[in-house]
Order: sequence, then structure tokens, then C-alpha cells
Amino acid sequence: MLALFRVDPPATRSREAKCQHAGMSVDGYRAMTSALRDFLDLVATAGPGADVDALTTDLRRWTDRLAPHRVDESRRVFGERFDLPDRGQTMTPLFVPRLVTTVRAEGVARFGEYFLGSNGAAHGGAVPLLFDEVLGHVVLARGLRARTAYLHTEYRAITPIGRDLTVRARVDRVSGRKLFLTAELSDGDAVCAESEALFVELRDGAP
Ligand SMILES: CCCCCCCCCCCCCCCC(=O)SCCNC(=O)CCNC(=O)[C@H](O)C(C)(C)COP(=O)(O)OP(=O)(O)OC[C@H]1O[C@@H](n2cnc3c(N)ncnc32)[C@H](O)[C@@H]1OP(=O)(O)O
Repeated sequence: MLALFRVDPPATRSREAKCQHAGMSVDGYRAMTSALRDFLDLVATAGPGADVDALTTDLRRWTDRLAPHRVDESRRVFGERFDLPDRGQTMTPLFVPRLVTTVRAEGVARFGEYFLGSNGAAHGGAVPLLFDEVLGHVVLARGLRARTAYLHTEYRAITPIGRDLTVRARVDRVSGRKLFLTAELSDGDAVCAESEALFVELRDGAP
């Protein structure tokens, strides 16, 4: 059983407030993005045959239905649900944190079929996407506004699709506005990938 430990920096609280939209249930958005993840995994694996035209029509209907609900970035929900393990987004491989502190983060990661590169291995670009997400948790736990300056990734072994993997990240060193971090993704005892990153705290007034 995973224990979910979340730090709650002030920035997070204001983010939650902006995610409140009239009539949207607390769990509704979570269910929608979860359904979307399942759908994307199936899009990647299915050969829909004759169903493709009907599916396209349905998809267009969904787009038309969502269009009137468009909001500007300051009121977005996608990726801003900090109360949810995946932040209510489908852009990154799933990361379920079990520990987040100001110096480290650890959790379970899973690359769905959507993130397949080839031959059972996750797409090489999806791996740093996960690392950026996990490192972002640590940086945000410090209450910082910071951006990734670099993120170097070493691929040690293939990252398998559809399995629970372990991901760990930690702050190695802080120097002024610079945070040097490392991260590791493993499948049991096998290390799949490692990363070294620099996050730079933004200057006051930086966009
Ligand atoms: C907690 C509760 C749970 C909640 C759950 C949280 C979930 C949370 C998930 C969010 C997950 C998303 C996390 C994604 C985070 C991004 O992906 S951010 C988007 C990608 N990154 C960018 O777009 C950054 C683009 N670049 C920039 O904006 C600017 O270059 C930077 C990085 C802000 C730096 O600009 P600057 O502030 O003007 O800094 P500058 O004065 O040039 O440099 C400062 C120092 O850094 C060094 N530096 C800067 N760039 C570099 C570089 N590339 N290489 C080496 N050194 C560098 C400089 O040499 C300088 O060093 P010193 O002289 O001080 O020793």
C-alpha cells in the first residue's frame, strides 16, 4: 500500500483554487483524464478497421462539446490538479508519488502503450519527460518558481511498457538560484535510465 506524502507549498493552494469550475464534481475531472489515458493506450494498440469512421465522428463530437468550455491558461485544469497523483493530465507517463519532500521524491511510474517506441521499449523522449515531472515535484515542494535549464538522460536498458517501475529523484546540490538534481528509473533491480538536471530559480518578475 503506497503512502502518499504531499508537501503543500503556498503556490499549490492557489493552483487548486483556480481549478474550481462551476458544476464540475471533485472526482469528475480525474475520471475524465483517467478515461483519456485508457483511450490513448488503446489508440496506440488498436487497429480499428471499419470502426475508424464512426470513431472519428465521435471524437469530433467530443471536441465540439469541449470547445465552449475553453479557458485561458490562468484557469486551466489540465496539469493543475495538484491534489491528484497525476496532476489531472495525460501528457506524461503516469507517476504516482509515494514520497515527496524538499530534497527527494520517489514513486511508481508506468509507461502505457501510448508511450511505446518500439519492440517493447518506451520512446526515448518519454523517459526525460517522466524525469522532468518527478524532479518538478521536488522543486515545487521547495516552493520555488524554477525552470529546467538542462536535463541529461542516460539510457542504461530499455524502459518496459505496461509495468510498474520505480523512480527516484533527489537534490544533490544547491548553489544560489541553481538546483542540481539527479534521478533514476528502475525496473526491479535493473536501472533503466538515469538523469542529471539543473533547475534555475526564476528571477523576480520573470515570466
Ligand atoms: C509539492 C506538492 C506536490 C505537487 C506536485 C508538483 C508537481 C509538479 C510537476 C511539475 C513538473 C513540471 C516541471 C517542468 C519544468 C520545466 O520543464 S520548465 C520548461 C523547460 N525549461 C525552460 O523552458 C527554460 C528555458 N530557459 C530559461 O527560461 C532560462 O534560460 C533559465 C533556465 C530560467 C535561466 O535563465 P536566468 O534566470 O536568466 O539565469 P542565468 O542568469 O542565465 O543563469 C543563472 C545561472 O544558471 C546557469 N545556467 C543557466 N542555464 C544553464 C544551462 N543550460 N546549463 C548550465 N548552466 C546554466 C548560469 O550559468 C548561471 O550560473 P551562475 O553564473 O549563477 O553560476
